[in-house]
Amino acid sequence: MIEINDVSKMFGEFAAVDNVNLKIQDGEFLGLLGPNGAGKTTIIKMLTGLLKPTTGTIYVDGEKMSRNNMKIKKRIGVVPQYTNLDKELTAYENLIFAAKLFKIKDYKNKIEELLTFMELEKHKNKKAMNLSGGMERRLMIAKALINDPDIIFLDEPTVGIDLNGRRKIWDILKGMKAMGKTVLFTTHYIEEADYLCNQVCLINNGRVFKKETPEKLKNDLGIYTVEYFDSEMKTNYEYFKDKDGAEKYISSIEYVSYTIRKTTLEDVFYNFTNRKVV
Ligand SMILES: Nc1ncnc2c1ncn2[C@@H]1O[C@H](COP(=O)(O)OP(=O)(O)OP(=O)(O)O)[C@@H](O)[C@H]1O
Repeated sequence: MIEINDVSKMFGEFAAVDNVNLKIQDGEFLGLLGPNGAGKTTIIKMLTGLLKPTTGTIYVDGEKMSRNNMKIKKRIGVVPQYTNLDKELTAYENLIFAAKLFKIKDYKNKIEELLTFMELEKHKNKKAMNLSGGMERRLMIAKALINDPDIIFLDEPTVGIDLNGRRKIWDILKGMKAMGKTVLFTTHYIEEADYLCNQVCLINNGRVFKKETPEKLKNDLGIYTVEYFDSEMKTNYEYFKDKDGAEKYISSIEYVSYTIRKTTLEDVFYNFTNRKVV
């Protein structure tokens, strides 16, 4: 289990992460969802020992996380937001380099297995600089998995990738979930968090203000949303437990236009923060 206890990160006077408390169970598949600047990357950097919390402590199975805690670091795989590949080396060579760093003996089999999992076999002899954005990201994921970690952190694994490429990454993430790994990833794609995660953390202004299953977050707010545009040129949102309630409501008010639709995580986020994720 990962425990984040009263963790804050200050940059000067500014709290990028503000007194976060979180427990992440083994095998959990957790999405950190929040707009740009919410503090997601800073949380990941502290979880992976790259940044030291200003206050508070992070424990992994009771061990305190720190920059030098190799025992924990060997158990985690990290896919950072920006490339960590050697652009001059081929995909295969990048993985050999990573395997040697971890002193993996039977690395050839491991690399073949990862290349198959990432659908990169046909591209293994291409230099990293010649891979598409999606392939590059999949190679970064392969690199993070080289030492078979049981905890994986991914910072915006699908940002800037086209839909087809994102779908491939979703399958890889689902594969990790099926293997029972603990996966924590950041995203500002709402539908991605909704589709993939069994738990979602909503983050705004450095604060985690909810951690729940996507279903419970939406049910608690009301499964149907009435979105209507009023005569003052303003869009309003009201939430209801059933469609009947939504229809009764719309027949009782004045509007210019309206729609009744299923509530999304974006609605949940907006309801709490008055701010959109994207
Ligand atoms: N080294 C730093 N020095 C000063 N401010 C920083 C530093 N790193 C991050 N910040 C600030 O902390 C806040 C949180 O940044 P962070 O990168 O964690 O957000 P994020 O949710 O990951 O956003 P994005 O989706 O844009 O990556 C931002 O306001 C950012 O400008």
